[in-house]
Amino acid sequence: MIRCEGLTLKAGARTLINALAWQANAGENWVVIGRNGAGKSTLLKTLAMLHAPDGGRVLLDGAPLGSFRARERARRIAYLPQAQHDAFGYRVLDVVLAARHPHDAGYWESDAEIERAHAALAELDLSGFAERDVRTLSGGERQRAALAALIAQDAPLWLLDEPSAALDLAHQMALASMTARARAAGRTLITVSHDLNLALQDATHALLLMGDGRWHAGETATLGAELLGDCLGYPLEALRHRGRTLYLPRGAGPC
Ligand SMILES: Nc1ncnc2c1ncn2[C@@H]1O[C@H](COP(=O)(O)OP(=O)(O)OP(=O)(O)O)[C@@H](O)[C@H]1O
Repeated sequence: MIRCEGLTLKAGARTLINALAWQANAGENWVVIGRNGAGKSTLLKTLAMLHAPDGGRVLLDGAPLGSFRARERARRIAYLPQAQHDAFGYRVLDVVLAARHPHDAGYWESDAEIERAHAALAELDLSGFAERDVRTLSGGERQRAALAALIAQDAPLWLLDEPSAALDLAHQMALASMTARARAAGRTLITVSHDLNLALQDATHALLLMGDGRWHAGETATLGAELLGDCLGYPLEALRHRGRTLYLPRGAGPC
């Protein structure tokens, strides 16, 4: 699906990621983990072709990312950035309909497209919000509108930059079910998250960025508290609970 060959990313003189040789396949859910500034968002932007690599290349379905026309790329890759910036007062429905443009040859949206956009809003618990000015939404509502747009785009590859950051607990759990369904349907998910236990709930694999160019990629079952703690700069302990491994900061507890 998406593959990095010797991908190197830098920020000024600093090497964020050195010679990344990695690929994510259909039906895999990758979580990207690392400290602030480790290069997670820069990697996601590079996979979305919004940032140029300092070395190496990215292949999508075997072809260089740059060889796809923009419309074709948008049919294959849906990218949810860390934050949304709304300069204009579009309706929430228009934000979701805009995500259908790669699929729609005409200028005006068909009834079927409008129906699909409403269905995506309903999936994100936003049915009553279609006519609202997007600038009036709360942070979590705006994030859910962006997730509705992502669903409507119907791309096989999802790049999600901290999708749960603004969501309340109930909507975090709804997001977890949504991503699990997407993976079960064969989509590829690559998610940046600081919420380790939520992200690992359905993740099949993890990509750890150590912040100095080093990286580790593998199945989540091979992760351990020591490696994760090294990556995050804080010692962790692993707890088994109802068949899951949970990671907690070591020593955390009531004072
Ligand atoms: N133009 C620039 N000049 C220098 N450093 C930059 C520039 N642009 C980005 N950086 C640095 O690149 C690093 C990687 O940024 P990135 O947004 O990818 O981090 P991240 O891992 O997503 O962090 P966070 O967890 O805080 O979101 C950061 O330290 C950032 O300050």
